[in-house]
This record gives sequence, C-alpha cells and structure tokens, in this order.
Amino acid sequence: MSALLEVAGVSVSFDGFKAINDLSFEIDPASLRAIIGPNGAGKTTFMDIVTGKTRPDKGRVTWGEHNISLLRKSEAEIARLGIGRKFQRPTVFEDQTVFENLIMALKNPRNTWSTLFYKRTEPDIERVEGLAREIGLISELRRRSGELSHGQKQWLEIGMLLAQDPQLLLVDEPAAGMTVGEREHTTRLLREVAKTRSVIVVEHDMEFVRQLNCRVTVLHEGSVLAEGSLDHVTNDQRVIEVYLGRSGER
Ligand SMILES: Nc1ncnc2c1ncn2[C@@H]1O[C@H](COP(=O)(O)OP(=O)(O)OP(=O)(O)O)[C@@H](O)[C@H]1O
Repeated sequence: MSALLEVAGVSVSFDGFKAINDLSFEIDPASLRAIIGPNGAGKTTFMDIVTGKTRPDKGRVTWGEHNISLLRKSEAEIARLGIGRKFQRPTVFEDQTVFENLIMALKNPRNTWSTLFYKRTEPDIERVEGLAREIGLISELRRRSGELSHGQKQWLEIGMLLAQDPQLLLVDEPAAGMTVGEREHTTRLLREVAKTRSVIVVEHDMEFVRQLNCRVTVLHEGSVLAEGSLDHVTNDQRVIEVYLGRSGER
C-alpha cells in the first residue's frame, strides 16, 4: 500500500532557528495517527507545511497515489486536493443552524452568486442528514449553532470538514476543554472517520491519545523521536526524558 502523505527530509527555519529538522514520515490511507511532543516540538509547523501555510526550506511533501508535490500548491489547492484542517477553536457560523452550517460546507461548485440562489436538493439534504448522524448531531439539526455545547460545536466543525469529502483530516487538540462524555464521543467519531479517511490528531492529552488507540509519532526539536504504539513510545527512554519529564509540568 503506498502512502497517502509522505514527508521526506523536510526542514524549515525561522530566523535561523530550525523548527522542523529533517522530518520524515508517512501516513497510510484510512489510518489514524496521533502526533505528540513537548511545546515547541514543531507540531503546528508540521501542519502548516502540509496545508501550504508555511514553505519548507528543503525536503519533499507528496500526496496521493500520483505523488503530487504539495510544496508549490496554495492553501486552497491543497484543500481541494483533499486535505482538511481543524483548528483548536471551533469556527462554526453561530447564527446559522446545524443544518445550514453543514449544507453550506457541502462540496458543490459554488460562488457567492450561486450560494444566494442555491436551491436545496434532495441528495444534498440526505447528505447533510448523513453527516449529522455521523457526528452525532441528528437531533440538533434545527438548533442554532451558537446554542451548542463546546463539544457539539467541535463535532459540527468536523462534520463541516467531512462535507468537503477530504482524504486526510488534520485535527488540532480536539479534546481540549471537553467533558469526559464529549471526549468519549470525539474518540468514537475520529476512530469511525479513520475507517475511510486518514486522520492526524495533534494532542497533548495522553489519556485521550490512549483512548484513540492508534500509532503515535513523537516529535522533538522538529524531528521524529519515536514512533509506534503509545505503550511503545512511552517506554522509550528518550521520550521519557524529553517529553514525559516535561509534560508532568504542564
Ligand atoms: N512564524 C514563526 N516565527 C518564528 N518562530 C516560529 C514561528 N513558528 C514557529 N516558531 C518556532 O518554532 C518552534 C516550533 O513551533 P510549533 O508551534 O510548531 O511547536 P508545537 O509543537 O506546535 O508547540 P505547542 O505544543 O506549544 O503548540 C517553536 O520554537 C516556535 O517558537
């Protein structure tokens, strides 16, 4: 099976400081991966590189079975290729209902003009209902999004990303600020999504990563320090020194 995303020998410096240092790793299709690492390890910069926000100084980032280079693509082109990113804070349209948020996010050829005159078609409505079921908000479809709980807003935003039909989802600290019940729901949702798409979760919360029960990549000083199951990486002496030692202070 060829990789969906391949990062090879990527480095990027900011004012002479190497935030990403010869970083290499691969993501398989339909897989779930957690990326952990201490503050400043390069997790955000890695996501910025994959999504075209930051250009590396060297290395390769290739996508899909045709090994398309992402390095010369714009952020919009990368999104269209099938890479969706969810930032930590939910950015749903609070005055719109859950239904409206999802239908606006559907991957239809739209511009402002066609949105104004957009007529809801039966297939679109069914698709929105399917998405709402997938994210656990089917009974909230008519609710104004601003009334949702923090966790529900996060799921709605994941649903809005899924509406774009991405093949890879980058999710930044999805469990932050969630109740225990919301975190469990989020775990189930991400695991379910990763059956058909790849999901990369950047996370500080070890208990949440344990629940995800997936392969873990530990970043440190812009490189991969260790990779494997959570038990494998947390037993690695170097990880204990650089990550767990410091994470205890968080
Ligand atoms: N635009 C920038 N200009 C200068 N330095 C930057 C810039 N972006 C990131 N850095 C530096 O690069 C390093 C890696 O940062 P990054 O945000 O990728 O780490 P992180 O693993 O996401 O950290 P955290 O867990 O705290 O979010 C840090 O030392 C950071 O200060």
